[in-house]
Amino acid sequence: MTPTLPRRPLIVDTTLREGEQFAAAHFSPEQKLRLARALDAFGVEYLEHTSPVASPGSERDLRALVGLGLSARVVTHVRCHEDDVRRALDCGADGVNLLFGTSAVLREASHGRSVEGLLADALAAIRLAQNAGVEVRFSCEDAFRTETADLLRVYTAVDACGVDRVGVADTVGVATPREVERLVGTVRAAVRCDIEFHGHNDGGCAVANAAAAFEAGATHLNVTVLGIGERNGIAPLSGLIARLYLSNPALVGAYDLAALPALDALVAEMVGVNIPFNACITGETAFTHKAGLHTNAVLREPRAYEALDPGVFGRERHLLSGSRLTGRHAVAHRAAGLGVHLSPADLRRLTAQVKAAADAGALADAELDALILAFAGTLPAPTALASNA
Ligand SMILES: CC(=O)SCCNC(=O)CCNC(=O)[C@H](O)C(C)(C)COP(=O)(O)OP(=O)(O)OC[C@H]1O[C@@H](n2cnc3c(N)ncnc32)[C@H](O)[C@@H]1OP(=O)(O)O
Ligand SMILES: O=C(O)CCC(=O)C(=O)O
Ligand SMILES: [Zn+2]
Repeated sequence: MTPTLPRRPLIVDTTLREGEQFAAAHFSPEQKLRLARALDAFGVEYLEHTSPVASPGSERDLRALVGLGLSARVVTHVRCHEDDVRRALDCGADGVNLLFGTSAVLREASHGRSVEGLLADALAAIRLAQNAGVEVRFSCEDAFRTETADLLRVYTAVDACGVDRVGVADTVGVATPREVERLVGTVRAAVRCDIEFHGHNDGGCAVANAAAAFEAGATHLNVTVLGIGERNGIAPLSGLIARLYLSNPALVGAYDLAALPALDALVAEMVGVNIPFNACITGETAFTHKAGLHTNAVLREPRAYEALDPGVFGRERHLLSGSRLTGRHAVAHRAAGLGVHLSPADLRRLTAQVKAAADAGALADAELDALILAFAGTLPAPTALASNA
């Protein structure tokens, strides 16, 4: 019997919308298309682009994106404004991601509508898009600071109107995973349509919240490459992939996981930042082991200190053996790579020398190698410089 595949989330990559709201981002038309192709090749199911009403260039770029004919569905993020929806439809997008701020603070500060007022505009925009036959998502911006009764009123009304999906947005990154689980679970029980989750990282919970949303029934999760977005951004693609993979590799089996480092590097270059050192999977040191206790165990069994296999993600493991935190096993391994095989006593002496030298700062691999070879040169043959073959 074929094993049943687990329910898996669909990824809505919004680097070309939320990501463009990152302070340092400004994608040229060529960059947008290059990035879209790379994300499509990676396997994301949706690409969200900025509203075509944002600027003439935004409209031009959306049309070009639609024209690529990618496997990913191209959706555009539009206000509940009939003119905005018409323009999105005219550009040929596969869907519209409609939104309205529903919290008291956004109703007051962003658009000045009551719940009844925003719902009337939302339903008009939804029907307009539905009549054109495109996919329709309606999202409550700032859902976590919205009265639950107001939220349910809006969600049930748009669900009854037949939207494909409702969005639950943690717009200012205030939610905890438990709160996400509770709210998405409540929405799951109230609507028949799919549920999308969009979570900001102000409180450092963006990836955990996206995972919690999925566990509570969300079907679509928003990410951007590197997590770029307004303020400090949203859930990063690599972070979400790491989290889902750890829960069950089959959840992300549809994606070209080994392409993640190149994707992150591409966006980092486009927006002029480095990949954060602590980025899941793609951070420079994500698979580097340093402390002696760690390197000793990793040399025997990488899983001892690795939750993720770097090879799955196009990365390599690296052992930092030249720091003062190193241990005999790491030094012996490095020495063996140079063809130097040492007695236990000599290994202790060499390790002590490495630690003493590294007290002034970790030795680079080349410096460590030089020290090992110099040490070996002091030893009587045949211990030193045995054949490396
Ligand atoms: C949390 C998020 O990230 S939401 C997505 C944010 N994305 C963007 O803002 C896209 C880029 N934005 C833009 O290019 C511009 O803001 C535009 C073209 C959309 C609108 O520009 P302007 O007409 O000059 O208005 P401005 O941005 O100053 O103010 C927002 C307007 O949208 C209205 N508005 C806010 N939210 C919504 C909504 N969900 N649906 C309909 N109208 C809305 C406001 O009421 C206000 O209009 P008003 O002055 O007539 O009351
Ligand atoms: O449309 C959405 O669901 C999200 C909009 C947004 O960027 C946000 O609320 O932070
Ligand atoms: Zn956002």
